[in-house]
Amino acid sequence: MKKLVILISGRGSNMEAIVKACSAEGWPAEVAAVISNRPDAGGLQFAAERGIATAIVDHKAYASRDAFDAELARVIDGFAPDLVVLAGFMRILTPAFTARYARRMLNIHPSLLPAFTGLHTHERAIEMGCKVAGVTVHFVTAELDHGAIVVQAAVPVLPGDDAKALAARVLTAEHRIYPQSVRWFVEGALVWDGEVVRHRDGGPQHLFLS
Ligand SMILES: Nc1nc2c(c(=O)[nH]1)N[C@@H](CN(C=O)c1ccc(C(=O)N[C@@H](CCC(=O)O)C(=O)O)cc1)CN2
Ligand SMILES: NCC(=O)N[C@@H]1O[C@H](COP(=O)([O-])[O-])[C@@H](O)[C@H]1O
Repeated sequence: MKKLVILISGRGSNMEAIVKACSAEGWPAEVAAVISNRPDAGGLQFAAERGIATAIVDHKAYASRDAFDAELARVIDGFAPDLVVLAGFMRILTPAFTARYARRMLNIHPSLLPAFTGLHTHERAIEMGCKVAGVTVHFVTAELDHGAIVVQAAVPVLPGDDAKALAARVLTAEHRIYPQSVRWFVEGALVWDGEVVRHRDGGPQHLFLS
């Protein structure tokens, strides 16, 4: 049984989706812990109510990113995960941290990378008049939102959409592709071709959702 540690900063709906997926019969992974950089993260209660270990490493309690990341890594390593899963985790991680979990740390980003790295992706997509938006699951590297792409899902931007409406539509896609991405990893289905990742069977690594 492979072990996951999930990092959150807020409500944790993607963490919830992964926890629920892992509870299904025959799933090859378990969530060993949910860790948040924010003490008020709503997802902590969901995890604790299901008997999942939780921890808080409050970034505001550390004088530097390096100090925060060092403590975060210490807490993570206490659970010896096979995979670290960023799920709405809102801190930029240092190169030393991303190197420590190289090729075993995933993130979900609410845009079709490489478009719209960073924050406020839905607002920016609407401002640009995009007709399609979406979400990307990728490996985490030192360069923000530039790691190898695992899977993407595209959704339409509808007339009259505001950022809230688009975010809700994209979130539905997130909850589909993140558990699938995690399962592919723990099953060893992701193979590297240099810096590019592919599914070993050439399975679909994209979804179009209306
Ligand atoms: N080194 C990396 N760190 C992180 C990555 C990554 O690919 N490489 N992915 C992000 C997730 N993310 C977008 O998907 C993201 C998260 C946070 C930020 C950001 O600007 N954070 C600010 C604080 C914002 C806040 O607290 O609300 C900061 O850290 O100063 C950008 C992108 C996770 N980390
Ligand atoms: N840059 C990272 C980022 O913006 N992540 C986004 O935060 C939301 C978290 O929701 P959740 O806490 O309900 O999973 C999700 O939409 C995720 O894509």
